[in-house]
Amino acid sequence: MLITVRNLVYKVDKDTEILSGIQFDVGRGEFIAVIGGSGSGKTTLLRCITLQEKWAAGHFFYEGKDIVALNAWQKLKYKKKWAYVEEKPTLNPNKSALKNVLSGRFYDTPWWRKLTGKVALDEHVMAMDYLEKVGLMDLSLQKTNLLSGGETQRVAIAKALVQGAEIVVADEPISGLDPENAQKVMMDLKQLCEKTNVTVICSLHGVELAEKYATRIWGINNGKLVVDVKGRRLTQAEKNSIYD
Ligand SMILES: Nc1ncnc2c1ncn2[C@@H]1O[C@H](COP(=O)(O)OP(=O)(O)OP(=O)(O)O)[C@@H](O)[C@H]1O
Repeated sequence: MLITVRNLVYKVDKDTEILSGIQFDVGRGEFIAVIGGSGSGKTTLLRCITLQEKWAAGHFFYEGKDIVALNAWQKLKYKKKWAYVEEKPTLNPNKSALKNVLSGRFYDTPWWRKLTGKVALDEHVMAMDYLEKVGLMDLSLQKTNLLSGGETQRVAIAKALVQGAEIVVADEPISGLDPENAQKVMMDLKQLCEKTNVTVICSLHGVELAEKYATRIWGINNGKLVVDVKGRRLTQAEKNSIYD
């Protein structure tokens, strides 16, 4: 199993529990959609999974190793394995899509290349490869301030992948996009799972796109994982338990 989470609890203060008793096992190549009403805890869950928030309790095993207990330095090694794509990704607006994607390699680039700005051929090829996977090869030299919201999302996803992430966690990647761009982003994420075996966990507001693209759906209500189904649509009772 790639990730195992047991009894995740997150609190903002000692009396206010935002997430409680969350447990799941996730394998490689799964495409998980996290759905729930406003304020149900979706963003908080994604931030906890990417270790951006301090857990009040719980265990997080990555390939069998409990990583919540590790110190910050030790956690760094694991944090590189996943990438967090924000709702409104921040890219460098004056640089091309390609340069933005390449910046995902920052931690693996030797200092002399950072200083000279020289890019290794294999990194260049890899970045182009990921831009192609998200359907943006033709826009690789376009400055990112000229890209649409959907294209910006897709550059951010390519950047996450070039960093070598094994898990891409995306917070509402299609909010604010028109339906056509929303479908494109969802299709890109689905293809990444199928072709590269990357695991995707992404939050969405509605059920329809989750059912159309994801291989698994998590429903969150009031900080609890109330639904966890694989490979099928939700029943009305399950929808009611998420959006009551
Ligand atoms: N730092 C904080 N202090 C107090 N309350 C918080 C804090 N962070 C989150 N919350 C509360 O936790 C709950 C879950 O918030 P979260 O942002 O995870 O929900 P969400 O499902 O992502 O909502 P939305 O769909 O509206 O973005 C909300 O009630 C929110 O007000």
